[in-house]
Amino acid sequence: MTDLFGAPPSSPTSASDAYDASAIEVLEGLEPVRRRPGMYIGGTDERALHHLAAEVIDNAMDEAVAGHANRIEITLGAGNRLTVVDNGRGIPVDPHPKYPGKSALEVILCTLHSGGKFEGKAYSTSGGLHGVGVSVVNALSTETVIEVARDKKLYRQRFSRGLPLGPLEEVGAAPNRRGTSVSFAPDAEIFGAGNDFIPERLFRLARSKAYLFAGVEIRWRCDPSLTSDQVPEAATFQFENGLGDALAEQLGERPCFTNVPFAGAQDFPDGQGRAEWAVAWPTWSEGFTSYYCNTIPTPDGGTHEAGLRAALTKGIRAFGELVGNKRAKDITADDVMNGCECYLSVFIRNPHFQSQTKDRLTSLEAARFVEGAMRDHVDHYLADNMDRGRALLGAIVERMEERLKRRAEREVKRKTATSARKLRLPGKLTDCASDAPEGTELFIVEGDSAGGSAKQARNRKTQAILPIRGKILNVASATADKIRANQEVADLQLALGCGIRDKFEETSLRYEKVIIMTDADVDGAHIATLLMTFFFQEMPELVRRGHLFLAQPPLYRLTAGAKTLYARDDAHRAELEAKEFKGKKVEVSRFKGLGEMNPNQLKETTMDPTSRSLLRVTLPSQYEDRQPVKDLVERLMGKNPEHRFAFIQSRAAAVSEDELDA
Ligand SMILES: Nc1ncnc2c1ncn2[C@@H]1O[C@H](COP(=O)(O)OP(=O)(O)OP(=O)(O)O)[C@@H](O)[C@H]1O
Repeated sequence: MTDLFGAPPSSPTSASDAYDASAIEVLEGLEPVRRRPGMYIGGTDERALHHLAAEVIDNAMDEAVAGHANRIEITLGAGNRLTVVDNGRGIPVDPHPKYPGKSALEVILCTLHSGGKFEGKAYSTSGGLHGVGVSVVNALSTETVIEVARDKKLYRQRFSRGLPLGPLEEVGAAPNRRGTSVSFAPDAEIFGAGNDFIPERLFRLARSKAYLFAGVEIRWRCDPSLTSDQVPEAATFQFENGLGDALAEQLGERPCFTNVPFAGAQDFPDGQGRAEWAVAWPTWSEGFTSYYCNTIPTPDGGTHEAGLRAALTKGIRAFGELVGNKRAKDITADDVMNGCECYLSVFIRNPHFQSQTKDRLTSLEAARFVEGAMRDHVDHYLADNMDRGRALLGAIVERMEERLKRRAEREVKRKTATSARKLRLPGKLTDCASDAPEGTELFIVEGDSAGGSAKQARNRKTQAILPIRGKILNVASATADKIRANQEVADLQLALGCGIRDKFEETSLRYEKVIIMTDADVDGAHIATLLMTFFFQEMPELVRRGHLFLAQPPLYRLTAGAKTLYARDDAHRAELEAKEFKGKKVEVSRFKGLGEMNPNQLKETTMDPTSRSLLRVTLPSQYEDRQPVKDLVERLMGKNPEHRFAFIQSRAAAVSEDELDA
């Protein structure tokens, strides 16, 4: 009888290959957070680090929104330590009925999924819902100190990397105080040395919380060594008009199509929550939207955003009908929202988000609630003052007409694309045959020899090749004149067809994907960096809308017998040798460059969409998050070499000798 499962492909060669119960791990307590932080805070980068701050501040805000606190103090101290103090009820300190010998505080800090926000009894519309936030902060900090003032007593407990350093202690009297203080120092083992809190970012976060809830005063304190032009040592925020104040500050002196912004607030029926909004249409704007749910920023929008878009669009169309404007019925939500600047904040029970980082709201009812709450207000806003309504309608109809005109032009262009293209394209470009941009790709390759291989390896219908010579200009440290005069930069712009900076038009982009394909070595990485700097500075929208990619060519070919595999780098090579070839003798060849690969290899490993892998280059989508990226590009690529030198010095310890040799 044959064995149903077949013979094993090869027998285990060492004890470490044994796959039995001993190979199955169960992570206890907060260990999973330390082993896989990405699952809880979306990574270990700068953004993830700041997420820790948000978790703790959000807990204090939840106390305020629930009506138990009206003051929050946020202190950024030396040594990368953040302390958040509120005057709320204080984290409960009594013994937890389910965990004998442990206080509720210790359970909250050391157990995932413990909290008071599941049932909606202690909090109604809270930002917290999973009961993991502060325990994750605790797990990922070298030291966490919690102080609670409750029932006229002060309690304290210290933790390190998720474990208590001692029991909860009563440390004194607190006759005139109540609330919670959470002080923590993120663990550099997890987040990397030098990945410190950015004072500007926390300062902006602190201020935004005050806008979001008029009933709270936020106090900011900062160690003198961390202050700057934008970050004072101390500040206090309280905004009576909430989002209206945020919008007014953002608009500054800029004129708008209507002199009074559209701001308001409305409760949802049956105590289901509430929406607050502030919207304006400046005569010049890049557009700005900021959406929140239970004071948590949701940079990717979601259902509350859909409700606002629907209310505004339907309201404006209805006003158009009222004043007899026949064009108004064709207005789309994008016509209304492009160029508008808006804040929307909703408070709802039991919100659903896409993930623990809460970037997008997915609660279906939010769309209906928000649209219902705003719709009457939109109608009144437009009809109470007909001049105002007409001014806004006029501006939106104009935008709509521009959109329709562009679409008509594009249709004409596409019909004549082949003839028109030939005239305007750079000589070095080997274009693809497809007329429409959908599904097409431009490979930017380094040097003519790689260009030659790529031309043979490509799919002629959808893949175009633009070889560039050597290192392109570093646009971050060049003058505008020098950029204009540079041939490689000019060729790139011509091939893409979409214009630069504020002339950028996504609809004119001639390819769906723009793929940087350079050698898998230091020079290749340098060229890729220069190109990414170019896109970041001259066409940030191309990056933000997800069109820019990095190809992943292999560095090694590994062969044993009939089996051939490709490795990206040394670590990948070691992994393949151990796992796939299991100690067999492997013949290794190192590709010196893409030009060395034969076209079939290049196709299979790097260009063919069915077998390759690509990395998408991304940029933060939210307004507040752009500055750190700009700062980093400036530091690494900008005019001032001292910044680069300081950066290299600060990271020198992280570089291995192998890398220095390369
Ligand atoms: N500043 C505070 N004041 C009072 N109670 C607090 C405070 N911070 C935390 N808590 C209590 O600790 C619980 C756990 O907090 P944690 O941050 O772990 O999760 P959460 O806020 O419930 O949910 P999420 O994981 O979605 O943030 C909260 O539900 C609340 O009961």
